[in-house]
Amino acid sequence: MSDRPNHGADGSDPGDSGYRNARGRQRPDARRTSDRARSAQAPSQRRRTGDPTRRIAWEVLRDVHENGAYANLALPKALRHKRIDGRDAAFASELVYGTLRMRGFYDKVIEHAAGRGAAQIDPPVLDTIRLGAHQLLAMRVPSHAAASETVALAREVNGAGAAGFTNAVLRRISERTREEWVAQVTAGRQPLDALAVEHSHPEWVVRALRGALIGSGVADAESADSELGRLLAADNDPADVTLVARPHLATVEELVDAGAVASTLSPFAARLSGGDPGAIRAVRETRAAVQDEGSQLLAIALASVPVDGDQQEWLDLCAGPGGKAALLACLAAEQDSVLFANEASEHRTELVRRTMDAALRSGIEVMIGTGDGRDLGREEPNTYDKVLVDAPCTGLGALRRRPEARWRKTAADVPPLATLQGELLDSAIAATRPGGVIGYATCSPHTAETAAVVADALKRHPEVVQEDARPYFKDASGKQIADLGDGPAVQLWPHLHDTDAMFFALLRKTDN
Ligand SMILES: C[S@@+](CC[C@H](N)C(=O)[O-])C[C@H]1O[C@@H](n2cnc3c(N)ncnc32)[C@H](O)[C@@H]1O
Repeated sequence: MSDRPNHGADGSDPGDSGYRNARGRQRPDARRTSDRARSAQAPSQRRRTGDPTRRIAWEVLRDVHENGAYANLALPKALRHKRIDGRDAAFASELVYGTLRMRGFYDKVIEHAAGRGAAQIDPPVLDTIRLGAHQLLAMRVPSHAAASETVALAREVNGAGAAGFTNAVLRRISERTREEWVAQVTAGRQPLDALAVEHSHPEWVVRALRGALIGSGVADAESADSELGRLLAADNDPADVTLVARPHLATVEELVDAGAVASTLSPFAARLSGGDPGAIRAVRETRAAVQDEGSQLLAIALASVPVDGDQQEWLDLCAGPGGKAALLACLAAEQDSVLFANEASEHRTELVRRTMDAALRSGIEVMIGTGDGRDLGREEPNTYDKVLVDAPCTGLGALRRRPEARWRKTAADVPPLATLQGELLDSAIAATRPGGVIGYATCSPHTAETAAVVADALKRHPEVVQEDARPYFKDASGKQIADLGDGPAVQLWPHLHDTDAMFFALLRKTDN
């Protein structure tokens, strides 16, 4: 007998309906209609107390919205604390991550259904209704279960009055399909605003992404909106967990034996479609790690750029928490070279040390230090053969992995970051010896953080030339990766490469 909480409404076995991942948005309409009818006819069968899994999801949403918690840290902690795993944990993850991603769209639906602005709804109640909206519009939870379980949750966490309001709003939401709601809440909007609402992104982000698609050369003015639609949809598609087998410390085969599938993109990558990466021995021992393939590809690219001279010194200027530094250190060792991993924050330097544990134990030479990267060029001029500037950025390229991130950044964050990025790049150029190369990277495709930072640096530094980075981006079979843009920089995209939208520019310092 299972002691799992029942995610259905009426004590029946929820079967597939309560648990399956939300990607099945095309739930048959006939079933929805009968669910609705049952819900309307049998209110007395509703649960009086909330299901513990939904309650955890609600508590995590509150933590994210009230305290600025990160869902990908808060949820696993809450699940561990309540000893929830397996299908229940998957259900809670879908609820939390899906609701956070689609919050912008759901708020428009809720405003319509409630007849008042989302800002006028008490935030704890709004979070409850958002969870209900996600179950109704994106998960394969029967409508009656979605509504009555959410109302039971509202009764428990928000009180009886709020439960009545929640019931009324969810009932109205359940009267339309997702597609009908999209048509309703986008009607009369300008095209970009409509895309922003439908795909639940802030409008400034949608504009920035459109500019980046055109700027990188993968779209023109005519194709931009359809390309943008695909990109925004990819941001809402939960990404597989990608692992890196750090060269000489682990192998892809070892990860495959542990249940992952070898990737065709990065030669060191394997993908996990479910389960806890921390359960894999190589990951626990830091011989392997969770790392997006875009990050892997750019570290591999920088390592493979030819630079004259043996026993080189490489620098990772902004290394914390150390994912790219660990890969670079292993690849540097192959070339009889050493890496210095620098990081501004003490705490993140400690994370770099932990990330490097297996590399250091295996005898790979790495130096790790704490300092402001902007000072390093002055302190160690003309020193390094290769320098990576993986600059602090808005992270707009990793929205699919950070469900709440899109709601946290604002357009006002961009200019100060661009200034810092330029200063770090200046310092990296100063720290590079003539003949050496600099890789400038961001996990944002925003052109103010990417091409504009590089263009400004090229104006300030006549001693630097930009080289075509594309030839260094090869897949696991050694073939040139497609759709890298017009060059000379590389822009990766979730909807084209199934990576985060990483940017990489390659600069070489000349003797001038
Ligand atoms: C995008 S993250 C780097 C990610 C890292 N390369 C990895 O792959 O794990 C940017 C890092 O730059 C650090 N940082 C911010 N300002 C810095 C500065 N002035 N000098 C050096 N590092 C800085 C941040 O603390 C953060 O750890």
